[in-house]
Amino acid sequence: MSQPQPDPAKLAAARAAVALVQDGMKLGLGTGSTASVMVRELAARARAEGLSLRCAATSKATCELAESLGLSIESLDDIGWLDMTIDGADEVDPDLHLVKGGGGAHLREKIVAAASQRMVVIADPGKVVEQLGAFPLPVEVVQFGFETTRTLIRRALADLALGDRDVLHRLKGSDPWVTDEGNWILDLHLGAIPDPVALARALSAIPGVVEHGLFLGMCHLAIIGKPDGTVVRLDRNADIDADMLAGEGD
Ligand SMILES: O=C(CO)[C@H](O)[C@H](O)COP(=O)(O)O
Repeated sequence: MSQPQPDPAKLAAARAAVALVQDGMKLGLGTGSTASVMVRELAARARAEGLSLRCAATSKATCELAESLGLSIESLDDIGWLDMTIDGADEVDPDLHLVKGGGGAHLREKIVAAASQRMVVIADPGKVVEQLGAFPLPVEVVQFGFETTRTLIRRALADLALGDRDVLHRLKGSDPWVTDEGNWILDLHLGAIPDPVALARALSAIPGVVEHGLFLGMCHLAIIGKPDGTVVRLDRNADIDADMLAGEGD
């Protein structure tokens, strides 16, 4: 069955990231719609050029897609240290801090990114923000003591003057949304995250929290695709063009 044409901005970002791949590389493959476009582009390039690649996937969905396209997926521990991970993001700020986990894969995504020499993020202009937090922050939590963990998260938010925000259990239909690791997700509707470092520290200190979707200091390069097929590369602390900010560049 033929695939629908990918969004041109996502395609541009994906192609630019795949152009960074070299023969023999060990790669981490992200999750989400932008990462899926990248996996398709990568598979096509690997096939056309006979590239020898070793890949680890950040989700079961990405693993299935990559294998269906002929890419060989191995466990992260079998591959070891990766040269580069290419992944999407829900928000990218000027310091290249990220919110991730809209697709619920941020736990594996963070482990894979941490095992990579470089994390390259690919996104469309709608993901570029001045301040993180408009996108609900995903927090993966264990099922045991779920309400206790939610209460502890609410207390931590109040301590950071982020009280009275919705902390919503992510559902699939009427059932809890279950991650690849068998955990549940709370989405924190914060509106703005003035101090991502303090929030990350507070969330990580809560016992039932497995991992939150703040990726701080992990992304080395963000490639923002534009609808006209061009890309903008953002290094840390680069000035973000006003046109790139969320909502204006779509
Ligand atoms: O973090 C992620 C999944 O956990 C994705 O990278 C993020 O949600 C972006 O997805 P998309 O490219 O579909 O907008």
